Amino acid sequence: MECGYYDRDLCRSCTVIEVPYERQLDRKQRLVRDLVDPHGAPRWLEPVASAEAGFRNKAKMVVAGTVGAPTLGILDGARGTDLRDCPLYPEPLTRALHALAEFVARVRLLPYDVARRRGELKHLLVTVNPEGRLMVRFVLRSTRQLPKIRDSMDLLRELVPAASVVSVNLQPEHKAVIEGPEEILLTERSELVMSVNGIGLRVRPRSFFQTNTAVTERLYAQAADWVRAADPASVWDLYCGVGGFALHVADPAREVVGTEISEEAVASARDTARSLGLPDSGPGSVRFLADDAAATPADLPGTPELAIVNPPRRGLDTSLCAWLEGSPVRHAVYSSCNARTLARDLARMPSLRPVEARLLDMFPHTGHYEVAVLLRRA
Ligand SMILES: C[S@@+](CC[C@H](N)C(=O)[O-])C[C@H]1O[C@@H](n2cnc3c(N)ncnc32)[C@H](O)[C@@H]1O
Repeated sequence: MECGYYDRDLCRSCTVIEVPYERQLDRKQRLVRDLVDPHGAPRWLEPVASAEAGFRNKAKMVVAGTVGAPTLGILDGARGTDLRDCPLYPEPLTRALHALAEFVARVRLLPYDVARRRGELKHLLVTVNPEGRLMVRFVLRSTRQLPKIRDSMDLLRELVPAASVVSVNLQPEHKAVIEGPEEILLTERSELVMSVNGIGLRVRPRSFFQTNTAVTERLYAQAADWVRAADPASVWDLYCGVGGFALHVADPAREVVGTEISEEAVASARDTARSLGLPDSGPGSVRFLADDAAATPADLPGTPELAIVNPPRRGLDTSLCAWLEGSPVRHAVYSSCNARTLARDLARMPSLRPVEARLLDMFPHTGHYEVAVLLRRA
């Protein structure tokens, strides 16, 4: 794919952009197969390819530059490089980034200067849904410039009419973590609805959501196919986020429980379940709990017939692997963004054998990917 920023050496985030896309996919497929096959040689389904451009639903822009002339993009040393026209973003997101830069300039928000540790506006985090509606988050160092944003909400609505949810996140620390724990909502709406296979997943500002909506649809559909074929009466979705997997496997004859560490993600998942009219107990129910995945087996009564796990890059806790290995769980769906920790966890659960697997390319032009594996008790 062509990228002017890469060609001018302004951005190197897409580390394999010069490799033709087919070859990128082959390489990822080979990498995940080499790591997973020693644990059971599953049948590999055709990899799910992504669009090569316009696939990212989220922009995490560092704000730099000066009052009246901000840059939105990355830092080159202490200087900002503007990447508003990054080809990975869909058109509504690009349009919003231009309008937001104008807003920042007109309201005279003070970009944060990393070298001098001065200034206020650190990041702009923008998420777009398939209908082009937006969640816009300003990450500020303190509340000092919050009134400026609050008082300019009419201008923001005029410049970015697609903004449904607007908030300010406070990150007082001078550190690499983009956002802080405090979020201040500036709109009545607190959730962006991400429609995935017709299910309107509610997403609040601080909840995780997969980066590539089109490939996420295929991921949830794949998991739903595997669950349908296994036909379990009970399912746990561990690390459930805003409930994408759990809500895709809801069935009148099944009880589904999702657990997740983030209270905010759990609140979003509950809102979606409510909006779909799903009960929270008994057959047909989908229930969500805030819990540490490693503690869930002790915190919930009974054992599910099927478990879905979708952990962060670090993989599953040793104790969760040990529990899954010794439990009567008959099937598991393991969705991973890191085949190395996936392989480590498979080695810890030798009774759960990979039977089918699929690479899903959420992150073209980088070494990242998602891989989903169906496990069956041997
Ligand atoms: C890769 S994301 C997957 C989210 C969700 N399954 C989805 O499809 O969007 C991993 C999730 O695990 C959550 N998480 C991190 N540590 C956790 C823990 N110890 N217990 C439960 N959830 C955790 C994160 O908040 C995040 O939502």
